[in-house]
Amino acid sequence: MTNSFTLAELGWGPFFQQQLTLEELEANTVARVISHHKSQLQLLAPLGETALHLSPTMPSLCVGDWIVIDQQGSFVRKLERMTLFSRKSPGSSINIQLLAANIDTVFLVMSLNHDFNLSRLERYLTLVNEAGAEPVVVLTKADLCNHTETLRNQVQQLGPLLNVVCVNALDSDSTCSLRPWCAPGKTLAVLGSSGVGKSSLLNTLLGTGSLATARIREDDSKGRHTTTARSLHVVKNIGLFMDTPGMRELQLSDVEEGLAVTFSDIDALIQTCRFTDCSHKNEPGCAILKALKSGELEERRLQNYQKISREQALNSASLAQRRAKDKALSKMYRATLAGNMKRKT
Ligand SMILES: Nc1nc2c(ncn2[C@@H]2O[C@H](COP(=O)(O)OP(=O)(O)OP(=O)(O)O)[C@@H](O)[C@H]2O)c(=O)[nH]1
Ligand SMILES: [Zn+2]
Repeated sequence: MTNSFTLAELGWGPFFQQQLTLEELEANTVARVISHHKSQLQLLAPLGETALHLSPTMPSLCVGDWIVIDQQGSFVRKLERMTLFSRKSPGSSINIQLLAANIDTVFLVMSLNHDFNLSRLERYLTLVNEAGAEPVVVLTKADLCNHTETLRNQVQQLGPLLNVVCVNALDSDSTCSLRPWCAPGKTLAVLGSSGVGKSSLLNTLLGTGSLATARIREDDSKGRHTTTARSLHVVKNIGLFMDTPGMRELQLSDVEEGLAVTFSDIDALIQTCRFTDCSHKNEPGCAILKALKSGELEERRLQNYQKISREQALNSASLAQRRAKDKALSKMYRATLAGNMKRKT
């Protein structure tokens, strides 16, 4: 091992500390999950890296989790998460898949040229707000754009408190403005479409090669890649970086909270419509129609809100439906099995 880290450098803080009793602290130690393999977790603690074999009695864990382990290195318990990214498992499974825990900040990267799209950004914001992490919108390729301020203002319209930063991802002076979110102990993830400059940004911020070096740990001794799964990397003096392959697809389900935060302006307007079941089409006293007319609310934003709401309702309903169907099916299996057993006796 070439590096050792303090608990604080690994992301430890009061939120986790207060979950432990003094007795627990004396008898045990804590560690952070840095990668998740088929049968084991890789953990990082101030004393170094260890593996923990998964057992069926353990709760579901994911990269970024903090766990308590005893002196023998056995699992004791999982600590409550500060933030959590999860999604419906790919395919038709009814399971919720945990993606990454305890990410503090997500850089939502969008370029100021061809990729610029406010509705897509709202989808990303919904995802990040649902997880409880802090979004920072990073608009790249500022050096190639001659109306940066106009586009920046359009993004700022999505939320007065939203962090919006324009950068040239290839220039370290320019990316300085992102430093406040890259401090030791801060866990960072980067999301955005292909080609927008995510890798360039990380290389500029973290120092060229740091990530490449970190990724080598995922190779076996023969230099073969053993995993392409999500993993957490500590970069000395800079912070923690969550590598998140597979988190790019934007299928939204169970994101009610994220929607409410991202579209809090629309939520607030709906509360003031005269009728509680207002469809915002032609009712008198409709606050949404009034805001559209006055220009306070943009038609595009409303339509995107309605689209994401429909999608989330549909996905969540089908998820609930599948859960119910699965339950009914296993009940039927059990009944059939019990019937067969009876006949045999
Ligand atoms: N001029 C300029 N070029 C940039 C900027 N950011 C990225 N690029 C260039 O855009 C191209 C794509 O950048 P990448 O960093 O590979 O993009 P990415 O988001 O990591 O792409 P994927 O790996 O496909 O997800 C590269 O040629 C970069 O040099 C920027 O701010 N300004
Ligand atoms: Zn209305």
